[in-house]
Amino acid sequence: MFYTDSLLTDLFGLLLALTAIVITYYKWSFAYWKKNNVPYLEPTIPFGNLPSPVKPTDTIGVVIKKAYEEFRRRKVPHGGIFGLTRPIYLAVDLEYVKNILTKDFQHFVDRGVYYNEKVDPLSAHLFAIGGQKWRNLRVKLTPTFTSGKMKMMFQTLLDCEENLHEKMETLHKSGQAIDIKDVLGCYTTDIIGSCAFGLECNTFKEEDSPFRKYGKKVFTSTTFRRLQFTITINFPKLAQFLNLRTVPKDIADFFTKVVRDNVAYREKNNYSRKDFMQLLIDLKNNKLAQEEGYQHDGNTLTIDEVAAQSFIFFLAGFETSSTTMTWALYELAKNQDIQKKVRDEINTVLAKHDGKVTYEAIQDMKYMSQVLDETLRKYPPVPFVTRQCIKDYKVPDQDVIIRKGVRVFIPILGIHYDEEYYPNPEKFDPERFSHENIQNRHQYAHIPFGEGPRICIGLRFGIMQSKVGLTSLLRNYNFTLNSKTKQPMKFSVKSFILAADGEVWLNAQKI
Ligand code: HEM
Repeated sequence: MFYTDSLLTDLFGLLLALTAIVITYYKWSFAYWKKNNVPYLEPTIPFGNLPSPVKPTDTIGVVIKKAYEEFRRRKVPHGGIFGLTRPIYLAVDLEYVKNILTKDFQHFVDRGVYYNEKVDPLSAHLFAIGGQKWRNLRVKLTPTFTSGKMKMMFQTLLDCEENLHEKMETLHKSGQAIDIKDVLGCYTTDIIGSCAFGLECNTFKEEDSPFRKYGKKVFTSTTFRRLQFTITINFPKLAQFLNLRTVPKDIADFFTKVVRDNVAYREKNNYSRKDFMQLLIDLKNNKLAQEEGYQHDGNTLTIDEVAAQSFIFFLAGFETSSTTMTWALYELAKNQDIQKKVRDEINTVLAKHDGKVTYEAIQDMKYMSQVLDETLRKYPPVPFVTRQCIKDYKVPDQDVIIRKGVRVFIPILGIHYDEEYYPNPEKFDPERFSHENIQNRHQYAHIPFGEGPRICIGLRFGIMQSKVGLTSLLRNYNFTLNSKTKQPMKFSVKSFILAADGEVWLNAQKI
């Protein structure tokens, strides 16, 4: 049916009407924070306050940091922003951060990450799921990460360290600059491949090892994946309806097969190994609960759940730690005095432990812990964490209710660069993490692993593998910055985590 004599005019009219509807909807949505008495940043159509998924100019972590800084400038304890049309609450005051992550956690149990168990079972892992389901799984998985279990896996870690050592020898002999990000990516892939999947990945020797290939792919954000992410995060119901996946099919098929084959092999041959995979198999067969003597819901893990947890351990476990070590070495290369101090500590501690890298020796390296804390302050691999409000929450001392369904962002990167907590924040200074300085600061001013009941479950493992890697490298080599490294270093807009843009090239001089 035509309204005028011309189809073109009709189409134009229709387009105009649709545009008017969309703009009205945006305007109505953008009034949300004003109506709810929360100071907010002026959003723009179409992406609100978040970067465009098509051509981002900044990483989302930096955009959230800038929003935090603007609210701090306005001296307000919290603020509102928008992702497309959806309101996002930003906690600014550290007491508010503490309330959301810990004290009033029962209102914010979910992370609001999309997953679709039906089409994509691998996506239903600990990081994504929420509610009671998350609580049950967290209780089951917590014993997997105790210091006793870390100690048990230490030898597996040392075995992988040998490959790192060999690779460094070869690279050093070639006399060329070292792409340290790549070397450490292989090192942590080997470790987590071994601990989470029970396999020797050999990424140093096999350049196109599937673990390295898929590991890299999963963290590379293409325009398509950013668009898909925008849809899943903003329209989860539509994403469910469209059966959208979050894990690309080739990656999912590979990891699922690896787990199924591995579990079948171990069960058939009654073979057991000291790794995460074994702990998950024991959970599946209800053995771990009996041994640990703890209570859970009585349900064991299914094989799909075992696969999903192995997958998240792999994802969360390798890139975060390799990036942390890369940034640490980048800073140490620029700050030779600090590098020397870490090396002196390594030598002193190892001398006390018969020259051996043991679990206890690693725990004794206190200054290295400070270096890692300062690295994670300046470069938190996860620059902000999210929560989703699951029941209406009244913000203390404010006439503000955070409604059920609203997403909450905790701006880690912004907090870590706040001059009030860290004067001269660009300066790399491990002394900020001396015992005394930590005592004088708000506990939530340093949260690279998140906080509260949903804090990173792999924290101990991440620190342990980073310390072993740094020990191996720094006791044998002195690192300086190679001129091929871009300066000043920028954050990559193509990575899902806070990584360096381009390679970090270092010169390694044998000690
Ligand atoms: C330097 C290393 C690491 C950093 C900086 C890091 C950071 C984080 C952060 C910020 C979160 C979100 C916490 C929150 O929302 O409050 C998280 C969650 C998580 N991390 Fe890590 N992580 C690291 C290493 C690891 C390792 C090695 C593993 C496993 C082997 C791991 C497994 C997980 C899992 C499963 C979650 C979800 C926990 C839950 O929702 O219950 N992470 N991590």
